[in-house]
Amino acid sequence: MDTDELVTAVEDGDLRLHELEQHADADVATAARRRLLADETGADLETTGAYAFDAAAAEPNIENMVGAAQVPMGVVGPVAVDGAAVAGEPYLPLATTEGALVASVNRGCAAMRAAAGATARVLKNAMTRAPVFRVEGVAEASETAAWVRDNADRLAATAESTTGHGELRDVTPYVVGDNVFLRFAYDTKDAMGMNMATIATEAACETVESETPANLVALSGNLCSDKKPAAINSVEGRGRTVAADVVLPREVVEGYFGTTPEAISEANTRKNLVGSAKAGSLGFNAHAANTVAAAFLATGQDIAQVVEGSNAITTADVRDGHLYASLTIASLELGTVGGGTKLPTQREGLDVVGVRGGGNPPGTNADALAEVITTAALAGELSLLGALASNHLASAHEELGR
Ligand SMILES: CC(C)(COP(=O)([O-])OP(=O)([O-])OC[C@H]1O[C@@H](n2cnc3c(N)ncnc32)[C@H](O)[C@@H]1OP(=O)([O-])[O-])[C@@H](O)C(=O)NCCC(=O)NCCSC(=O)C[C@@](C)(O)CC(=O)[O-]
Ligand SMILES: NC(=O)C1=CN([C@@H]2O[C@H](COP(=O)(O)OP(=O)(O)OC[C@H]3O[C@@H](n4cnc5c(N)ncnc54)[C@H](OP(=O)(O)O)[C@@H]3O)[C@@H](O)[C@H]2O)C=CC1
Repeated sequence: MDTDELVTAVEDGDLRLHELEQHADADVATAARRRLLADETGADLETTGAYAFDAAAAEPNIENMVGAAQVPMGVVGPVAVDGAAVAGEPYLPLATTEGALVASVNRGCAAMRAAAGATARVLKNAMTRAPVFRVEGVAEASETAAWVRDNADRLAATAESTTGHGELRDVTPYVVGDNVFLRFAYDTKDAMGMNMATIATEAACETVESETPANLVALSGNLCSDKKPAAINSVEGRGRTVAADVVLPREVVEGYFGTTPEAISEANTRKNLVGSAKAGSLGFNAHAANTVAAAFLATGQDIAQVVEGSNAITTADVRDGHLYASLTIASLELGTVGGGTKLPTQREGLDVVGVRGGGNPPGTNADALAEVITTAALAGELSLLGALASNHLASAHEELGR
């Protein structure tokens, strides 16, 4: 069917809006849906329809497609980082609508280059899924938890039978009355791993149900915890736990930020540590989520997981007159295969960093991306702290952000 025929079929009630791809190719279906939506709402969707990839490429990623939301993309770098996985000094694309953000992260990167560069390491790699089971009471809960602890190898064999890449690293039981939660943690290599972990955990749950009194209620019991602020992710980590640090000589701090190591350290303590504690925040940082969100958009990550990407602590101390600063992100959930990383624009973003697809060995591309994003987020922390310490935040946003 062509666009006109599809539109008529929907208007006559012969087709539902989400059924168009069954009768036309994806671009034609998208155009027909866009016209129907424009007629219904009066919205002009011309720009929404001006996307530069085949709609078929996005079929695994979107339903009821009407076009694409185009977000401006900038670039920061080179990011000077000595990582365990990253090669060279890559650029990092950032997609955002917040004026001054790219300039700010770029300033931090320039300061790092003027120093000896930053260092970054992935400390832990564990994507989690935590199903909840019903039991009769605490006796059965205890029995189930003990069985799980004694049979971790068997659960790993079952879970890993569903994937060629994932490895079950840990299963931790948590009991609340007649509820048993099992927090499965996987090394998902270069995949962010939520589909992989969910499929593997479903298989393991069948074994738990057949060998214990527990009955599965929900494959995700929120102790995972995905896409919600949660202390467990801040403490135990989820996805990749990554740390980056840098020493900026006094003259670099003064030259790039117009302030001193002492002033940045004081701003960090009073704002990021004391202020966050008073606010009851899980994030003891200034704006790590800014860099994480912009990098996630540019490289095809699941943007809702920026929630976990904000679980980060910034430190800043004066050492021998120079500034030592670090950023540790507890739960950075990302991949270089699967999900949105397959989309054409996002693949180009991964190419800029040099980490598209599976790494050799598997997991190293996602490790490298995690090291680069965390280092860039530290650069953003330093730049914003510098702007606050020198009282330049408002003027910067007046100049670049309005
Ligand atoms: C805006 C700047 C960078 C100016 O800072 P400046 O020192 O006047 O800039 P400059 O012209 O002297 O250049 C210094 C470096 O900045 C970069 N730079 C400079 N301009 C550009 C540009 N146009 N495009 C790309 N890069 C730029 C560039 O790297 C350059 O070095 P070079 O490479 O030339 O050697 C500075 O004032 C700044 O960083 N301010 C802070 C702004 C900021 O961090 N905003 C973050 C968002 S705030 C928010 O969303 C969260 C918040 C604040 O609510 C969280 C909280 O509660 O704290
Ligand atoms: N299901 C859920 O509950 C949730 C799903 N999501 C969505 O899940 C998607 C991400 O899930 P994810 O599992 O990462 O992606 P995919 O479902 O796209 O699966 C990725 C697959 O790629 C294969 N693969 C090939 N090379 C590699 C490699 N080097 N390293 C790792 N895997 C490799 C693996 O197959 P194999 O396993 O066969 O080896 C892996 O399972 C996103 O779209 C996200 O939005 C988000 C949150 C929750």
